[in-house]
Order: sequence, then structure tokens, then C-alpha cells
Amino acid sequence: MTGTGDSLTPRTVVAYLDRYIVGQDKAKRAVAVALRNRIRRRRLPEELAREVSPKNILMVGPTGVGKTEIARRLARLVEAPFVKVEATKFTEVGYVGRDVESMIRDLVEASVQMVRRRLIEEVQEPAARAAEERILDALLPRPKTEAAVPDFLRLFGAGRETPPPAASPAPPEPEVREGTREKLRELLRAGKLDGRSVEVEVPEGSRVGMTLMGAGGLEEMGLNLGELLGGLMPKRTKRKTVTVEEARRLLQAEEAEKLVDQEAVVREAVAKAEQEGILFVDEIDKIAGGGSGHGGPDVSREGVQRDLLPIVEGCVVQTKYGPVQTDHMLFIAAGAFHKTKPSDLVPELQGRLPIRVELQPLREEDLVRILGEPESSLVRQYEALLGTEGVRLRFEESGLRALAALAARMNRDLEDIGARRLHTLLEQLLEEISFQAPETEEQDVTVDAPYVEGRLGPLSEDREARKYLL
Ligand SMILES: Nc1ncnc2c1ncn2[C@@H]1O[C@H](COP(=O)(O)OP(=O)(O)OP(=O)(O)O)[C@@H](O)[C@H]1O
Repeated sequence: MTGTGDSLTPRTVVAYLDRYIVGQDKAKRAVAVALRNRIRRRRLPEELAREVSPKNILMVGPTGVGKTEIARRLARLVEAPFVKVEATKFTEVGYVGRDVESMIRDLVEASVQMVRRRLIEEVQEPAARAAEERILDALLPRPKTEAAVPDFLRLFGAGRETPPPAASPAPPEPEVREGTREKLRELLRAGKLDGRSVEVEVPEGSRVGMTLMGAGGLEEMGLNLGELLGGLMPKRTKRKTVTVEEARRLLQAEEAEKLVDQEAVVREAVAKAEQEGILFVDEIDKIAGGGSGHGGPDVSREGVQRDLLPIVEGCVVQTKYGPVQTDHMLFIAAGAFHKTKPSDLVPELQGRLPIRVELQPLREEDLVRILGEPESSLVRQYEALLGTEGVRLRFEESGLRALAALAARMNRDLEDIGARRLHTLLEQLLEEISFQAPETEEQDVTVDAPYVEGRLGPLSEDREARKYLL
């Protein structure tokens, strides 16, 4: 389900999120409302719409309970450009105030990729046709004499009287060639020529990727000399012998690239980032309060908050795609707040994160559901992955319960890493099968409680091993 506008009521958004994330109803509601506010804002007269700032969200909750997942799924639902950053990244040595702006550049880049992918998808049909013609040209080269005469001269009759070189056979009549070309086209479309070799002209590598050494200003804005000059320098191509199948892939990609208007991509991408962008700023709790991030000569936490502020409040950031306004981007900040409180953030930042939601630690029952219920749950992923190699994996309810119980225990005894514990446990549980799958005959594996206990029980009792493996 993707879409924008009327169909995206908070209720439908929550229902969508429910398909992937277990529990955390308050956080789901908060993001659904924030999204709805965006839709409402777009219906306002322009002048008023400009005044309405997004209702940014502060998610408070321990690690691994679904904070990022909720934000990411929301972005995917509405096809919004999305970026996740760790606020602590900006407290590191070597940090300069403007680095905070890099998250906006990353967002725009994500938006450009997104728009480009979509537009490229849209021109696949004409690109495929153009690629087909080029492959046919390569398989059935035009006779040299004719090809050597530019089309505009041929209009005046040039080329007709040029006799073929004595040694080479006379070129086939145009109608005969046309017929052959059409036959070849049929074979090509039926995939009968896929294995044949053909020589085609393809662009050479990517554009020159020289970065301007030492030109701090440009580099900071994400500018790159190769890209700056890319448009001015002729693109280099080389002749390459490949299979017809590969040629189709290469040429179709090249033709699609040519058909997409790069300026239109940038225009749409910048607007999309400005109006629909979602920035997820994790570990915001670690920059709350004064002092440095984690001792040492790091940049002060308050300094980072002060740098974040203009971006959250709305400013213009220079990017290689031009100036980008941050006023209407949605910020979702998140943190565990074990050692600090949201009220330790500078007041202006607190004011810019008006919606507060708490996410709950995951209980054993939640972990059971997380294993099996979400549409792309871990269990489904493993079943599908191993299924590709003939392993019919089946999880029984008792197996899921045993796994969840163990995960809950390890979270209590070691460190609470939330649902991430399930990843490490499942990896250990299925390690052997995963390793052997390609070499074994088809097999059925049923994961029930004894299976889980047999494999993970001993590990969970071993004080040292469990620290590293579970
Ligand atoms: N409530 C949940 N329902 C389904 N899956 C979950 C849930 N909570 C966590 N997960 C899964 O656990 C993993 C980690 O979750 P997520 O990235 O959302 O953590 P987080 O709360 O953002 O923590 P952190 O702040 O440390 O990044 C993801 O693979 C996610 O799908």
C-alpha cells in the first residue's frame, strides 16, 4: 500500500504500521497524526501553509523496540525521502558546526536517487526499444559504403554511385537487409540470441571521481570536481564484446539514463525533500545536558544542539543540487533517556519537538509476536531464504515461545537490546543448517521447543560463550 492524500487517514496509517511492527501504539498514532498534518497543510492557502511548521516528534524508549522501524516504514508508505543519523556523530573530534547540515545533503541525495529510480522505471519501455535497435545494428552492421555517407548527403544522392570495395561481396539490397533484421528481431525477442557475442559501445566506467583536495568549502557542500566537470567533458565510451543478454541490460540502462531529464530529477527531488523529507535523529539523549559527549576533547553536547536548532527551526542549506529549505521537513528525534531527560535539551529544541511519545520495553509475549506476526518477520525471512535451497523450515508455536523466552532472559541477564536479541539467537540457531543447506538433499526442519533448547540451551548456560554469541 502506498499513496498520499485522502486515503491516508491516521487510522489507515496505523493499520499499515501494524502489519510490520508489534505494539507501540502511541508512537504509531503520533507519526500517523504528524503525517496527516502534512496533508492538511497542503490543503491550506499558500500563505497560511507557509506559516505552519511540522509537528516534530520525540520518541523516548530503550534500544531495539521499534523506534527507527516505525519511522522508516512510515517513510516507505508515503515514498518520502528518509535519512537516519546518530546525533552523537556530531560530537566527535574533527566536527565542525556545518557538519550537522550534512544530514540535509544526505536527505536530498536520497531524494534524488528515489526520483531518478522512479523516472528510470517509467522509461524502461522506450529504453528497451532503443537498446534493441542498437543490438540489431551490432548484429547486422550496416554496409560500410552506405554507413560512411552521412544521411544528409544521401538525400542528395551521394553514396549511391560509390562502388563496393572489390574484395567484399556486394551489400544486400535494402529490402533483403530489412527482412533479415526483422527475423533477427524475432529471434532476439524470443531470447534465442541471448548467448551470442556482440560488440557494443558502452560508457566507460562512471564519471571521473576526483574530489577537490583541500577545497574545504566545496567539499563541505558535497561538491566533487568530477561531477562539476562531468557535464563539460565528453563522456568516454569503449567497445566491449559481451553476450546479447548482457548487451541488452547495459544498453537499456544507458538509454534509460539518456531519456531521463536530469534537471527535472533534481527539481522534483529538491521539492520532495523539502515537502516530504523525514529525518530520524537517533541518540538525541546523548547530546542532552551540558558537557562533552563522552569525556575527552569532543565538541560540547550543547554545541551540537545549537547547531541542530536552525535546521529544525527552518533554514536554507546549500547542497550540490542547490539551496534546500528545511522548514517543512519532519524531524523524529529518538533516545533512551536513561541518564538524561528530555528537559535537559536546550529549551528551543524542546519546543521544536512538541509531540512526545514513550515506547515500551518488549515483553516476552511481544517477542513471540515479533518472531512470527509481521509481514516480513525474521521467521518468514529465514523460511524463504532456506527454502530457496530445498530446506523446508517450519517453526512451531512451542519453538517461537522457547526462542522468545530465551531472548527475554538474555536481555535481562546481559543487556536489554530489545528485538535485536532475536536476530542473534536465530542466527545461532540456524547456523548449521545455513552452512550445510547448499550441499544437502531436500530436508524438513521443524523448530519446536526441544529443537531450540537442544541447540541454544547449552550456549545460554555458558557464561563466556553467551556474551559473544547470543
Ligand atoms: N515492536 C517491534 N515489532 C517488530 N519488530 C521490531 C519491534 N521492535 C524492534 N523490532 C525489530 O528490531 C530491530 C531493531 O529495531 P529498531 O531499529 O526500530 O530499534 P530502535 O528502537 O530504533 O533502537 P535504536 O534507537 O537503538 O536504533 C529491527 O529489525 C526491527 O524490525
